[in-house]
Amino acid sequence: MQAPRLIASDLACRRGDRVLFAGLELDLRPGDALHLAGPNGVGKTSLLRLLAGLMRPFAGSVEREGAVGWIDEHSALDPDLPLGTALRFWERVDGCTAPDINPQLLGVDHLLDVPVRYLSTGQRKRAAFVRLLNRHCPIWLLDEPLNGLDSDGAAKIEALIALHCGGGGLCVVASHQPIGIDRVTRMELGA
Ligand SMILES: Nc1ncnc2c1ncn2[C@@H]1O[C@H](COP(=O)(O)OP(=O)(O)OP(=O)(O)O)[C@@H](O)[C@H]1O
Repeated sequence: MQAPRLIASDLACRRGDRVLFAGLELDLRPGDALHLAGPNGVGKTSLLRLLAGLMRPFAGSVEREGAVGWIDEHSALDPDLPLGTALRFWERVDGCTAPDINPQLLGVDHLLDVPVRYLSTGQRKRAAFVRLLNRHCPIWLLDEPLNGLDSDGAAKIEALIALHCGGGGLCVVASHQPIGIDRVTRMELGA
């Protein structure tokens, strides 16, 4: 895996006529896990989008080394396809020549023949992680990754984040829930 780096310098975000934050500094390296916390509307998702390069900063800059894997409430899996086919579609688009993540790891192996539209919220979230893992991106940007998951699912995702960072990846997680892993730094937006 390419050694990732994510640097935000004097970063400001404006949405509509409101500046959500300004002067934000980050310097994330391999192994770093950052938990973004803060009240609704403070700008956690906006910051993730800035870090991913999906939005332009109002001021300041973002430097990124390494490909980004993104998880939010949209799984991007075709609702009309059986899960296995939907996952294979993304393997081709993502250029996964040898996908090595067994859906069993996320507990969705028994659902491969089920159309994505029939999956529950938590099952979709688990399936989205199968795709994320197969991409082997060094930078994970996760927006509320534990939403909709039962305690087993949440524990699995926390373990995967810890493994990812332990293996030299980096991860930024926006979440209202605590992230139960060692060595996570918490940043409270709007504090
Ligand atoms: N396209 C947009 N145009 C104008 N304002 C926007 C736009 N998108 C988001 N906002 C506003 O930006 C603010 C921050 O939104 P954001 O989704 O980043 O917050 P958040 O901290 O992730 O919130 P939550 O905890 O509810 O998920 C909100 O007030 C939201 O209404």
